[in-house]
Amino acid sequence: MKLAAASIHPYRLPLRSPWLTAGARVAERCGWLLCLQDDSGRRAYGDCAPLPGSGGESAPAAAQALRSLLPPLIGLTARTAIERLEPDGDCPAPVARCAVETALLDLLAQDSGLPLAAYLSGNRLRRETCSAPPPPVRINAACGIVGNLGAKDIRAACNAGFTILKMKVGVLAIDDEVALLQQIATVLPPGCRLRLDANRAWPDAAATRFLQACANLPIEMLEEPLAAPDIDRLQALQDSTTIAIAVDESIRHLDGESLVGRRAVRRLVLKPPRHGGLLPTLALARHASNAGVESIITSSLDSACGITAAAHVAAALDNGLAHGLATSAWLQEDTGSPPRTAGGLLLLDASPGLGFVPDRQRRFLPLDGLYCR
Ligand SMILES: O=C(O)CCC(=O)C1=CC=C[C@@H](O)[C@@H]1C(=O)O
Ligand SMILES: [Mg+2]
Repeated sequence: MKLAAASIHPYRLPLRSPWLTAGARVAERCGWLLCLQDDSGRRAYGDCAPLPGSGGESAPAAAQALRSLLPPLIGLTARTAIERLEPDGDCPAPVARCAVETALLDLLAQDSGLPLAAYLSGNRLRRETCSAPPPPVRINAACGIVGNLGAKDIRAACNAGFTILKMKVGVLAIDDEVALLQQIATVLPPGCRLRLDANRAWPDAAATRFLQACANLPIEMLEEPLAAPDIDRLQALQDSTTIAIAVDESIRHLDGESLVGRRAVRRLVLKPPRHGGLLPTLALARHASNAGVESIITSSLDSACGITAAAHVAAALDNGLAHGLATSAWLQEDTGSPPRTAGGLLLLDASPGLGFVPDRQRRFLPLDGLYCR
């Protein structure tokens, strides 16, 4: 089966309310839905939506990369096309590469009759079990900034089945946020814990002070505490606490080999578009796991297409941790239906490939000049 056509479809999706962090405010997600079609008429999809500050390329650079990546693929098999994509290390446009790789993997998995997670797992899943749905993916609630949360929100998330509640810190003064976290802890049911993300808000001394002040709170992980992280500083902080320290957006500025080799932090937060695709993300997560470092697969506030792709990576990894994939409810509109969630789990179905279907009501028009046949 050869690639017969490629088209990209711009979208603009408003959020229900702005997504706030220590350094950013996101009110809408803009990107392109990529559709590849093979000569049997089979369609496959990928999501391309750069998020400023998240470690990928700018939107114009992503559009330019799609423009140059797609035309040479026409006429190739998906297998040859995926081999021709540049390896992640030399990739100046990881978000665009991720979209193209996702659509090619969607075709390859459809071709083999396997859900994408099973296809990505390779020999780990026996063939006769592959028509089963991928394993459920544990997910954390995406609660927003700590200053906006009341007891009602915490109870609602826990009643919905989430046992890990992720919230943003580093927005207000440290003492105020610690006081809010202490209040939250009083309404948190047993078995539920907090996951915090400071998005590089604090100088080293402030991060240390925050961790000391939170020592008795049920916090399972703190992402990106340091404004100027390097491996020594991260390691010193990790050694000072029982809470798992994680790196997210700073990972591309650090030497990954020594970060993982020295186990400077206990966790990596991996966003497939930043790492150039599903395969490089899975390879990085497996490499880290072999070295004793855990990985959390996380949304970049992606549309349903990107969330579905990241969920297949999390299902293929199957590490039992809660992944950061519960962001779809923040979007007021979407490119299609995101995977079903229930009881703190994300449930992929058994259909072959990615299993993403674009919303029929939304008119996805090909953008002039970015349609090739
Ligand atoms: O991890 C989650 O549960 C939700 C995703 C999330 O927190 C983020 C998505 C995109 C950009 C960031 O603001 C943020 C993060 O830093 O992890
Ligand atoms: Mg983060």
